[in-house]
Amino acid sequence: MKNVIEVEKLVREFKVHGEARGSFRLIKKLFSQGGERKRVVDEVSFTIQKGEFIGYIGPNGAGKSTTIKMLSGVLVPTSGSVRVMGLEPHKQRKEHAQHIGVVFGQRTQLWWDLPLKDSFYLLGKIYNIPEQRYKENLDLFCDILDLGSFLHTPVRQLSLGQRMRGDIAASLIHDPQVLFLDEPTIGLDLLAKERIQDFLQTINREKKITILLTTHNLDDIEKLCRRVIFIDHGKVLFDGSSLEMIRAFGDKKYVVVESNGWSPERWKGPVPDKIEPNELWFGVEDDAEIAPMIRRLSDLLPIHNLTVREPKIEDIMKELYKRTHAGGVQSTKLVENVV
Ligand SMILES: Nc1ncnc2c1ncn2[C@@H]1O[C@H](COP(=O)(O)OP(=O)(O)OP(=O)(O)O)[C@@H](O)[C@H]1O
Repeated sequence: MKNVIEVEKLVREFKVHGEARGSFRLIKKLFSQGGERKRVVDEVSFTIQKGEFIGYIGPNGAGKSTTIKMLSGVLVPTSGSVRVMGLEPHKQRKEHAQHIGVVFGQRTQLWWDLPLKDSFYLLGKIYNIPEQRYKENLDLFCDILDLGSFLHTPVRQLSLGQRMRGDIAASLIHDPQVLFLDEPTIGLDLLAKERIQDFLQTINREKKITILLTTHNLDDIEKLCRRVIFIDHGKVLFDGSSLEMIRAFGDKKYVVVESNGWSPERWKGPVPDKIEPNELWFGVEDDAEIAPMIRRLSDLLPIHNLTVREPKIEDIMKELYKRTHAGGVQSTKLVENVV
């Protein structure tokens, strides 16, 4: 199969300025030649084949968005190489833009004051899409993403879920072969999230669009991505099957309690797996252990709030990494150069 994306020892550094002091400090900062260089993407390498749906995951500040910005041509790499459909994104921007769609969950590419339909129309003109193809795509997206009821509403009046559906449709109006999605489900309720997940699954399967998705939602990964690439501190720590990643952690869930009556010195109950500000996380291996754990904790602690949660992606990765190094996971393709 053909590689659609090829990334080789990709590096991006940013200049970080120290705190300038005294008057005119903003101007001093602007013209200062000094400053340390901070490497936020550190020799990242991977290849992605046509039709793959990849989860690009990692903790906050890991370098995910910066990688996507280099893949989409918004940022120039410090060193290394990146090719998408054989093109160098930052050098062949115009041609590259015809092949890719990009959605940054926190921002919109739609015209804020115009009705959604007018944004689609303008994008159709910008990309020079033949009328028939434009109409077919719009009909298809309206149908699967159910845009009909707010197509004539100004973008500023849309809910987050409606705006995100609009943004995803806009990113695909010119039939790109590669789609970069940076947290498209952030802040969405369950129903809106599911609708977007279903849509992405459909276009990946039926149009064979290659998709690279960053997310903090384990649910997105489980439902959509066969393969995950995990980065932390700018380095790839894991590149392999998402199922394997999730299995490696088992079906562990957490009973999470909020309590201010807990002190480690006096505690006689089960050992928390994780202690966060105001939260204690107690892992259970099996759903049947949840109720007894809740009973035990409520006998021992004044509880303000209690939830049952799935592990965060970061927790899964930490566990996987620990087990791999203890020899527990055999077949994971863990990138060995980083500890
Ligand atoms: N223009 C910039 N100048 C300086 N530092 C930057 C710049 N853009 C990003 N960074 C830093 O690079 C690091 C990686 O940022 P990036 O946005 O790529 O992380 P991320 O993995 O997408 O995080 P999140 O999950 O929180 O969105 C962060 O420490 C961030 O502060």
